[in-house]
Amino acid sequence: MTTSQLVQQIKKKKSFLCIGLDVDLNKIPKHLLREDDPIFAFNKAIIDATHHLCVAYKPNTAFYEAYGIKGWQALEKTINYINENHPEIFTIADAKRGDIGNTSTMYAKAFFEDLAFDSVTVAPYMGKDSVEPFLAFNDKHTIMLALTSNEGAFDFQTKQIDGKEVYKHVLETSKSWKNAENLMYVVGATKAEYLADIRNIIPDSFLLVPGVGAQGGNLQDVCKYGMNDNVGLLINSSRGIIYASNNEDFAQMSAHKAEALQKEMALILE
Ligand SMILES: O=c1ccn([C@@H]2O[C@H](COP(=O)(O)O)[C@@H](O)[C@H]2O)c(=O)[nH]1
Repeated sequence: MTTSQLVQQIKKKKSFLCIGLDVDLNKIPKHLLREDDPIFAFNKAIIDATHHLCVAYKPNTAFYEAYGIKGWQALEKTINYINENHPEIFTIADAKRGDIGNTSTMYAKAFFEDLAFDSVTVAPYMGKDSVEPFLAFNDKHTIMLALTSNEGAFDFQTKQIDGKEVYKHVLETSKSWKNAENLMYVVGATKAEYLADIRNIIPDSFLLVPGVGAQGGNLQDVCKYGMNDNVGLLINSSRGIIYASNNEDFAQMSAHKAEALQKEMALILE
C-alpha cells in the first residue's frame, strides 16, 4: 500500500487508529480455547468487529512466536484474512528486526513476500546496511524505532553524542539512506513532549505511535505536536482495545473501545 492510499483511508474513515493484535492465550475468553486455532479465532472476531473503525492492524510477532509453529500459522492466517477481506487496511508486522545485510534481506522477504505485510518494524542499532534491504521493497514500509514508549528509552535514545540525542541522529542520518521515502518511525505516545523537535527533523514522515491506553499516553498531546498536513500518525492501542472483556461479548466490547478512540480522532480531524 502506498502512503497516499493510507492517507485516503484515514480521511475516508476519519480514523488513524491502529489496533494491536497482541494475543495472549491467558487473556482471551476461555470459550475460544476449545477452537482448533484460538489465536486466529480471537483475531478474526476482533477484525470482523473493528475493521471499519481503524486503518491499520499491528500484530506483534512476539505473541505468535511464543506459541511456536501454531503461533506462526495463526499469524499467517491473520495476515491472509486481513489482505483477502480488507485489502484497504495497512498491516504492520511489529517484529523489530535488523541484522547484517544478507540476513536483513531474508527478514524482509519473510514479512513482505511470504507473509505479505505492508510494513515491518526495524531496530536502527546496526545502521544503514541493516535497514536498506528492507527499504529496497517498493510500496512496502520500514518503520524504524526512533524514540520508544518505554522507560528504557532514556538509557540510550536520549543520550547525547556530539551534542545531539541519539534518536535525533537516527532520524537525521536515516533521511539520506537509499529509498528513505519508504521509512516511517516509531515514537512512543508517552514521549509526546519530544514530538515538536521530531517534526522539525522529519516533517513529512508517518509516525507509528504506540503507548496510548495501557501505557498511559495521551491522544490529544500526540496529535497537538505530532500531526502534519497528511495527518502523519498511526496511533496504536493493543491491550486497551482487544482485552475490553473476556466474556462472549469480547469483540463487541473491543469495538466500543475502538469506536471511542475513532470518535476522538474524527473530532480532531474536523
Ligand atoms: O516503543 C514502542 C514500540 C513498540 N511497542 C509495541 O506496541 C504495542 C503496545 O501495546 P499496548 O498494549 O497498547 O501497550 C506492543 O506490541 C508493544 O510491544 C510499544 O509499546 N512501544
